[in-house]
Amino acid sequence: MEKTLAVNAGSSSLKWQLYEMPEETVIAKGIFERIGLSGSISTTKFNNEEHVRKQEIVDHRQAVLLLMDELIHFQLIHEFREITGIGHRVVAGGEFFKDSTIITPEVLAEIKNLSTLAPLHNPANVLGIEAFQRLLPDALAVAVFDTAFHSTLPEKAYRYPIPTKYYEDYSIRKYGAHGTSHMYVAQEAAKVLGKPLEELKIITAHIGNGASITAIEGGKSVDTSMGFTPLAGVMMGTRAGEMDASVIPYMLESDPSLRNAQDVIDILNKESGVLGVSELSSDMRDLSEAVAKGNPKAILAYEMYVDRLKKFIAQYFGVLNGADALIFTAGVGENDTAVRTDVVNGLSWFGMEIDESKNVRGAFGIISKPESKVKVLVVPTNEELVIARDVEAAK
Ligand SMILES: Nc1ncnc2c1ncn2[C@@H]1O[C@H](COP(=O)(O)OP(=O)(O)O)[C@@H](O)[C@H]1O
Ligand SMILES: CC(=O)OP(=O)(O)O
Ligand SMILES: [Mg+2]
Repeated sequence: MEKTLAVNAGSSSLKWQLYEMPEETVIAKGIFERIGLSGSISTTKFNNEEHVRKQEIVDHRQAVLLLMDELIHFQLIHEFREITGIGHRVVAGGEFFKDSTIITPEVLAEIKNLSTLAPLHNPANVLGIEAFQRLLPDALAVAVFDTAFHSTLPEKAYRYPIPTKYYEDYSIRKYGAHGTSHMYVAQEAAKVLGKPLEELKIITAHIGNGASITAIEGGKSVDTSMGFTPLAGVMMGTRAGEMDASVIPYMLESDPSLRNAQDVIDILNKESGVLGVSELSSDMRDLSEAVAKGNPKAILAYEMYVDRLKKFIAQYFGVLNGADALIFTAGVGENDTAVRTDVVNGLSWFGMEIDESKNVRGAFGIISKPESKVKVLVVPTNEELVIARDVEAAK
């Protein structure tokens, strides 16, 4: 029996799913959260059982060791070599990787090189890849890039209006992210809508801790809100999203605690967004609780969050000159019914309205009113399945 492990190493988490391939049967799945922070926690699910363990996890390498221990302990595998394929999510592939690729020493070196394009993600992806190379040296290892799906962006969308040499000599351009997710939910939505993806114009809203909006025409990404790095676009859990670039040198000049540009970028990546404005939490569950209690900073953070989502979605109605469907996915998109209502009903002019009887947690499929010109859908994402399929395709 061929087993494939799909690994999604985030900045502070590691999500995984173990599959029997090519059947695509999920044997087990889990997540390590708060890696390198206090209160690390691991959750493993199989056969309708859920095992939660609290233990300190200092880095991704330790998470990988614990994961392999768990697979043996729960008898999900009997020896490591049962895992013949392993797929790794890698956020930034730059202009170098336009498709998934087998990981060779050269590929790994290039992924390390591309860390400036995803400073919160690529270093964690590399730690995951290296840890598994030590434990599963004979398994086929494949890198699946967030940026690959966006390699179809037209130049007018991916170029920044800055002097050409910065693109030609330094590769400064929009790369986007969350591509496997945008692609997967668009494909699934086409099935629900009963139309070929090639005939549809779709706006996908992947809103999790990181968040991005994509305009998809005929199954191809034509614009997306993340940029050179995953800092751009909408407001996120801890990331600022779009703002005037002049703020960066001005912050540096005015706040003596900031030493260099990297310090400023760290603030924009890790201490901004919902966390920065609410001064409370980056997590929408905490934010909603505080909003319900009338906390003014939380209310402002929520209003800004919805406002930025609306603006980017509206932009993409413009890019596509109208759309057939808007899709919500990822942690917030799949679970937060209030965000969905406020975004969609705040864009009712575009021809869509929420059907509140369908807008429930765990919803799947169409949640707009039947008369809505633009269909609104919730489609749970499954980046791990796309990763496992790409490992299978590389065999
Ligand atoms: N029930 C829920 N209601 C509202 N938001 C939720 C819920 N569950 C998860 N979230 C949000 O989803 C986020 C995580 O989304 P996820 O897609 O897993 O992100 P990432 O892959 O970036 O870690 C959390 O930070 C939280 O804001
Ligand atoms: C690219 C990115 O932002 O990923 P995540 O949402 O997993 O942090
Ligand atoms: Mg994610």
